[in-house]
Amino acid sequence: MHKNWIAGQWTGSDNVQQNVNPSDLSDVVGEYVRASAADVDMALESAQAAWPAWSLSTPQQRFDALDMIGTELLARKNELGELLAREEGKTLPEGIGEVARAGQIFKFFAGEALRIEGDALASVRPGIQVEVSREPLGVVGIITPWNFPIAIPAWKIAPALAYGNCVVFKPADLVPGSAWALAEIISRSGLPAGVFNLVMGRGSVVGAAFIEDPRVEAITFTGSVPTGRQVLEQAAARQKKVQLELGGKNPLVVLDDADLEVALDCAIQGAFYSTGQRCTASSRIIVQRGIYDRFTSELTHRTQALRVGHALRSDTQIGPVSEASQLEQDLSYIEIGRQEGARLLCGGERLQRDTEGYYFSPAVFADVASSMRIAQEEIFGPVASVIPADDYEHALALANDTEFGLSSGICTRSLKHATHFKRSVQAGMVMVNVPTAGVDYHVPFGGRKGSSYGPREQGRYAREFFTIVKTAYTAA
Ligand SMILES: NC(=O)C1=CN([C@@H]2O[C@H](COP(=O)(O)OP(=O)(O)OC[C@H]3O[C@@H](n4cnc5c(N)ncnc54)[C@H](OP(=O)(O)O)[C@@H]3O)[C@@H](O)[C@H]2O)C=CC1
Ligand SMILES: O=C(O)CCC(=O)C(=O)O
Repeated sequence: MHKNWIAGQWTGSDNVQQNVNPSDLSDVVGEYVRASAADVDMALESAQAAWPAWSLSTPQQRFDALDMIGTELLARKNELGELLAREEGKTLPEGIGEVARAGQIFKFFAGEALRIEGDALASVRPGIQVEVSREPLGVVGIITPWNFPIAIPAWKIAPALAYGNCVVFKPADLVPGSAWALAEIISRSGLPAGVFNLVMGRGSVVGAAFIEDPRVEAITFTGSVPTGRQVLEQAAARQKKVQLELGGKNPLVVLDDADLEVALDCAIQGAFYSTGQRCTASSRIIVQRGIYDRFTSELTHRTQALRVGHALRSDTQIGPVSEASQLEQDLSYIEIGRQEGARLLCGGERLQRDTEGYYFSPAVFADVASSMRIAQEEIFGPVASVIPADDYEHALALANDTEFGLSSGICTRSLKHATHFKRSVQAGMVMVNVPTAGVDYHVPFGGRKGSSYGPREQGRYAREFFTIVKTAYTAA
């Protein structure tokens, strides 16, 4: 049985959940305890007690711990990648890639711990020196979703620790295995007891318990729009710092002058890889009319050829959907799209395989209007909506016709249109002839409009959320 890590101890309870493989429902990955409100209280108590000393820890201490965690993740990427693929349904190469990314993130923030800097300025008044420095916040609450079970925890936990904060971490209830494995590595990294705490359990119990607690200074959350908004309201009412990463309805624009091979590759990778379960997925593909018929026909052909199967099989390209309710959601949007009058070119069906799992064929809808629900609401599955555009200006207007603004992309050979699109699209990230999903680990990640709230994650921009600025005036 896998326990929670609280106050430097593995802590159990009788409340246990089974972690089940979505590729094979008869395969139980493991049993994981669920924390109670009393466990959360203990985690907060220990984090608060550990913080004064940890806030004064040296950059070398933080570097050593984070570097060791990164080294072990990289060394064990195959084993942990398999665990991740088994519990979440990503393919094995995707699982291994995600663990490696988590390792690189820890290494990056190990280096950042050595680079915490400030400013020294002359005052406008004579004989006074001004210093601007960055300090840790205190105890940070971290809540993560199921679709990146180790990379998202890594890109929140690593900067939190690098900048001298203590952590209470609640992973998604659906996929506690990778989070537990990460916590187990962290438990051996030399961090003092209480600096890092793992509290697996239901969001409605565990997450809710620490959002309102005065011992938590800041909350960083990735997940759905409704939960994120609720977290924001509760935390902001208590003047906590909040960072949200929510959904996306990311446009990929394909202009007539695009390289067709590049555009198809971007569309297939962006819309369907990781089973479309990425907030950066290209769920809206906006195609200029001159290339529309060729593009949709070739996209359909290639989508039908994708091999959907058990995440651990070497020939699988698209793993299963992560859980029953997500599969229901995907199927219901296929029905909604049909009723709205979009043309289903392929896919959208539950599939049977050798093992019982949540298999679903990637779907392409054509002739989608921007006002349709399938073009506006995040489905979070392998469902692409192709929307026709008259010209570049129309395509740009369609790209921006959404409440979201996370990622975006354009496939074109025109420097003029690529440059204009980079400047004009209302999104936090923009890709030119590159898929909208699959980002680097050392640069800022985040969106605009309904997709995000608060400072950016990742890269050195992460310090904006995980530190607070102090201005000191000293008379010489
Ligand atoms: N933008 C993104 O990156 C993601 C978007 N999604 C979207 O969200 C949908 C549902 O996914 P799901 O994982 O259920 O998303 P949720 O927003 O429900 O869950 C995200 C995290 O928040 C926790 N949580 C749930 N309720 C509360 C609460 N009241 N207070 C504090 N924390 C809470 C969850 O815990 P628990 O696991 O126990 O429910 C989980 O750890 C998907 O279909 C997709 O549309 C999902 C994942 C990522
Ligand atoms: O596309 C990526 O690399 C990251 C996606 C992501 O963070 C998410 O889906 O939550």
